Amino acid sequence: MAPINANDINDAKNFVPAKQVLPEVETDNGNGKASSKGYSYETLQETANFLLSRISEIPSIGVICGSGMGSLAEIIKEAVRIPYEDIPNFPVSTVEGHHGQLVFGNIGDVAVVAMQGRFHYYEGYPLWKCCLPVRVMKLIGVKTLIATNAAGGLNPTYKIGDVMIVRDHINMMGFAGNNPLHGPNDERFGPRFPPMSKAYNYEFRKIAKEVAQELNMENIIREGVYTCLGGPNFETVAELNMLKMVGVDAVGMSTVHEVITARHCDMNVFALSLITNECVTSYADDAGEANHEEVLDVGRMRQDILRKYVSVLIDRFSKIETNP
Ligand SMILES: O=P(O)(O)O[C@@H]1C[C@H](O)[C@@H](CO)O1
Ligand code: HPA
Repeated sequence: MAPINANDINDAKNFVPAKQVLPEVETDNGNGKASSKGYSYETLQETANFLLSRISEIPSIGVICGSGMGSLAEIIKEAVRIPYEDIPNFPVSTVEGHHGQLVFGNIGDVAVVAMQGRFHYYEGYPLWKCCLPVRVMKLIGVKTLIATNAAGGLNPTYKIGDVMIVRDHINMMGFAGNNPLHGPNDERFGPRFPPMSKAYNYEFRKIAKEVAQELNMENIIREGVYTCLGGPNFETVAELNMLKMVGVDAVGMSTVHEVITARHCDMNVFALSLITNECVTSYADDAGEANHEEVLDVGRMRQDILRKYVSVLIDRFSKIETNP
């Protein structure tokens, strides 16, 4: 290495750093329709208008199907299926177990729309884009969001195949500043500082517990706290033990940002986690390892009961007037 001389030191002293420019984050549309922080209200209205032109009844309830839970959308009657790639401004699904289409139609007497396939941060989508369908649902008239997900059970009393009603969440990604509402706020969607203390509708949770009893599901129904991590790797033992200490019952890679987006635009929210695996909290040699195949298998194993449960919930939720 060349020795440092006095001129180098003077050069260093005289060095004027270039004006610091913050990176334009999340610009990925290439067609001038997105700001650096998301699509404009007008652009999403365009998407909503496209969908409204394809359907005959406005859905009041929107369902997001979790990993391995896409068959929930198969109970929809008179279904109109619209692949994501046909929808202006929509992302596409890239994860196994997520079909990639919107399904409009009826469950019982209730007009619904289901996302058969959701978008995850680890697929490379910024959080605002993962949640774009929630805003589109709002713009087409959806009042209630039911988000479902597959999750690892961290609460030691949970078993594989249990169904957890989400009472609350911990926004771990938000602690690091990653939030779907990051960036300029458009008041037409909602306020700059939305409250989250009543994120998961109390009436819906009460009904969900009653319905679980009616359907003899009380031995598999739980209620607890969900957290979302960015993924795509499953968690380390130390990470899981930390989450356990702060009160997390189930761990996943979705839902939290969708719920924040839905509450921001004043939708009522209900969420369910299907416990697809036990989180590994010990270093024992015989402790298993999480894997996506198991997640999908448990989704299939529970598909009948979940279809029944969700269809009764949709019927009951549609019959009540509720505010969060
Ligand atoms: O879409 P969800 O949250 O149900 O999917 C979970 C989290 C990961 O995407 C995947 C891991 O198996 O399942
Ligand atoms: N961790 C994170 N996400 C998950 C898990 C898990 O154990 N199971 C299903 N989705």
